[in-house]
Amino acid sequence: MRLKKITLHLTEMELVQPFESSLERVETRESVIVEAENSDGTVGWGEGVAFSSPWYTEETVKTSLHMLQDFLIPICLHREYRHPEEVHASFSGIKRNRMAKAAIEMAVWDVYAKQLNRPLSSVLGGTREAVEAGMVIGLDTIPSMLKSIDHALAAGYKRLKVKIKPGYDFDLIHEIRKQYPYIPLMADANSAYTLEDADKLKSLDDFGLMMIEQPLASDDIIDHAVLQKMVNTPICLDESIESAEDARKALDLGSCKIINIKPGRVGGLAETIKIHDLCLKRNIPVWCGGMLETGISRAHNLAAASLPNFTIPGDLSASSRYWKEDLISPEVTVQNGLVAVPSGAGIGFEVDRKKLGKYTKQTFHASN
Ligand SMILES: O=C(O)CCC(=O)c1ccccc1C(=O)O
Ligand SMILES: [Mg+2]
Repeated sequence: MRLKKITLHLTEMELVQPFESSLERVETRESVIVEAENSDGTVGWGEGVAFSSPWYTEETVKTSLHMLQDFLIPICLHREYRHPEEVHASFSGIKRNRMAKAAIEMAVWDVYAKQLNRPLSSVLGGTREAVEAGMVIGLDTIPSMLKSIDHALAAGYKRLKVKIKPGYDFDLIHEIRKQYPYIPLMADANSAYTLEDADKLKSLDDFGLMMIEQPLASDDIIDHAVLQKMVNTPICLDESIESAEDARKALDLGSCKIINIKPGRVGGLAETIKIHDLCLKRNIPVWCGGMLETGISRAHNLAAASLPNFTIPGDLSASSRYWKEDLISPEVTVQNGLVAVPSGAGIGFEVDRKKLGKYTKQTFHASN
């Protein structure tokens, strides 16, 4: 592969309803959509999942654009890649900025799979034809959150995740469990607690949660190891795991029993496979997280989630969960609690150029 032209589309889309976590309330979502055209005319798509401000990780939409325009795209445009696994390695001179790196790496995977005329899922080593859908319920009043859970269950979702934060934890889960004693349920704290809250987190053990996601600091694996020894509920790490090396260290320390892999967070699909393979070897289940993304990143997540060790339903919901209209055609839908893994070449969805144009605020071109 030799990329001859890369276009960045900066989009802005309003969520169908605001989404609140312990850290931030998101109402509109800016995204960096990467369109990579290969010398043979094949076009691949990727998406940068950094947010407009650095509340989840340090990257932002603007830092992603800067990294892509000034560092990453010039590297890609002057290279011949035999395989997409070479892309992440070609960025080795550039520290971190994994969301920016993933955006372009994923576009190269899409080009590669399209050249082979194979679905991206099978190129990655995926074995599933459909993946189980999970819904995330943002922070709101307890009655509103219960109502959202009703709707999600009626729509067939197989697993529910609720956001929690200090003061919005025990009572919330208690109320949910009163109505739904057995639904597969988990809680995501987005790093809102410290070890001083260990008793509070321990009190959640009674509710039979599948896991508690990222209870402690976003860059921590030490305190999480201490906490995991104190609580029975499995800890799942999200923010703390940015690479296969991070995962290895966390597993060696006993910081978690489950890992949430977001291809966008870990630098792309090659690193996703590495973390997946490591966890498979260590008997650690993984699942695919979401980033309030458009269908382009969702399509990549879907391909990743078709790998064998993605055994827990992820944050994979229908396009309509967050968007009035998505950028891809067809949109992602949930049927009987499942999302079908597409069988077309590459990401298996068409990018709808009319919709992409409608939501694009700015476009940047680079070519050699
Ligand atoms: O449904 C989704 O797309 C994921 C929702 C979610 O939990 C989330 C959304 C934005 C940023 C971080 C997270 C998270 O998993 O922590
Ligand atoms: Mg999370």
